[in-house]
Amino acid sequence: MDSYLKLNNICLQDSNDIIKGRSIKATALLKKGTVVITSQPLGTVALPQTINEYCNYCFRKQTSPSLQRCSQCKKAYFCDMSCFQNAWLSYHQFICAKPTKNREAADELDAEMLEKVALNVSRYRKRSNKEQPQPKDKNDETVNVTMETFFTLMGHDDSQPKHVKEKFKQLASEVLTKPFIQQTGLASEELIHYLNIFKSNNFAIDDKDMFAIGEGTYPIAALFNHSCRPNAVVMFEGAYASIHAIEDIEPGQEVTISYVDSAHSRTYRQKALRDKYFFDCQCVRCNDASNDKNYFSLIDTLLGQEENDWDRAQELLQNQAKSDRILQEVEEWDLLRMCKQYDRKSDGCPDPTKPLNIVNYTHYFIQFFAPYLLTWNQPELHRNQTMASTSSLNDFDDPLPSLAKPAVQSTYDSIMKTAIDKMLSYPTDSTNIIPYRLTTLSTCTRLFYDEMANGNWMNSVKLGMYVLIQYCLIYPPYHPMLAQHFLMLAKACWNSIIQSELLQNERQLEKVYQRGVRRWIMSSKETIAVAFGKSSSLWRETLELEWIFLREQKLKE
Ligand SMILES: C[S@@+](CC[C@H](N)C(=O)[O-])C[C@H]1O[C@@H](n2cnc3c(N)ncnc32)[C@H](O)[C@@H]1O
Repeated sequence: MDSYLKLNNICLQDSNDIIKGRSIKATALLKKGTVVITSQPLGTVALPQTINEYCNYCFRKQTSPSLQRCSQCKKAYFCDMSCFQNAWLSYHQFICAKPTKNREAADELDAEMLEKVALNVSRYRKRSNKEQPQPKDKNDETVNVTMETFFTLMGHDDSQPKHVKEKFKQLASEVLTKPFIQQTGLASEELIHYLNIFKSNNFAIDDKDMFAIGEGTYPIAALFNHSCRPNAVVMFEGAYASIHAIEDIEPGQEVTISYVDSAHSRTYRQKALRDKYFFDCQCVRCNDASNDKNYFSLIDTLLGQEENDWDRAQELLQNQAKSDRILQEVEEWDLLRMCKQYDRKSDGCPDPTKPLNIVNYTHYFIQFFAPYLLTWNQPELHRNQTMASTSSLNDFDDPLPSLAKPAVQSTYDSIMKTAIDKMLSYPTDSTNIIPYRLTTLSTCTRLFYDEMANGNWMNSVKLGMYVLIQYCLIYPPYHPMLAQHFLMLAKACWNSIIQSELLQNERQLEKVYQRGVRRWIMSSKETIAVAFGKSSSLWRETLELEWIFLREQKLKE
């Protein structure tokens, strides 16, 4: 394992903390966008809700021709004969059966994962007396590397609550009734230990839209520790995982990923991390601001702690009255007038004596965040839009940060700090909807998707701009959630142009949307290249959108 990590410019260091265990550190500069390491699955299971949309073996989405269902179990779907045969040889011949009656869905997944991993452990042990080849290059994760890494993972076996211990014991004994598991020679204690490992090491497998479609045991990816402000992310291409750096990571610096969505309150995140991973998070966002420079901890001051459980946010989502109030605000939102008021060259600033509403909040703070946040270290991208290229969008049509109003500092830290201080300087009024709270974000995110689904593109652009500010606060600048949101905003703006043409709206408004498409395509290119990589389908989708947009613009000239 050490030699494989070394080939990837990282190493494993003991933290001398029994709970924390080991940490992955960079041994060379890992520039943002670098694939730090790839990780092979030792076992994967498909989620029941998407079982007929993604291949059970390679986890790719098949649209045409549709997936083929296993005629025996009628439960698993495969791309084609090749995926079916691979799955059959690897695991499906053993587990091709109906689900066990009276078992909860989560337990069913744990049992299936346990059976697959047990099969792989047994195969590995049978041949491990033969010489194991050493990794030859950075992508050569040998079976030896995967298996030996798996055996070192932490299970926190003794810390599990009693009901979990009992459940795992029961699951292991049920799995042990199957002859093919008995043949592995694995004892009940070992199977229970694997179940414990799954709990604090497994990953949700996401599709390209970041929706969970499965779960997987990825021993190499499981070596990375958590931070609520991570410098790397886990990305999936089918069933394969890879860790992408989303910031430049200096030699000696720890490489971290986030185990929970950063768009949860601090209380929620800390509880989830304690319950599932048994540690108290001490990251920059969770530590109280002991010095002025740590603005990260202020993010949670803005988001609010009242939502200590996501379920409460869900409840608020159901709150129709709040939803209706926001939608009314969105309907009355005059995008053109607000764009003029908050033009980058005039110093639009909401009245400092009044609480912020969603509209003012969005127009004022979008100037801080987009696109400066992404390009603060690339001033060349801020040239004026005088020589538009016909093959790609090259420039943001914004003044240099130093010329912009409000004055946007040219470092990422000062942009963030200035914006957060400014947000906190406005008075709050309990009768008003506080724009920066998580509850408002939850409602607006849902409305954003609803308005897109209903084809109300102009409303979705406004809501999407608001959501963008919240994402800029919550996620690091090259996070996949931001990357994907930029692309959605570009599409929403484009559809608004078409809609405004149909409605024969003002030409000026069309220009606002055109500028939006340009800006969001550029921002999505910047972020998708880093977060998803240039071989991803999302990158191809963005290039295609850019190409069509430029062609349409030319035709209109
Ligand atoms: C997926 S493993 C990460 C690798 C682990 N450090 C190891 O040595 O195998 C998850 C476990 O690592 C530890 N861990 C991860 N991130 C941590 C953090 N930020 N602070 C303390 N412990 C952490 C916890 O024990 C957690 O259950």
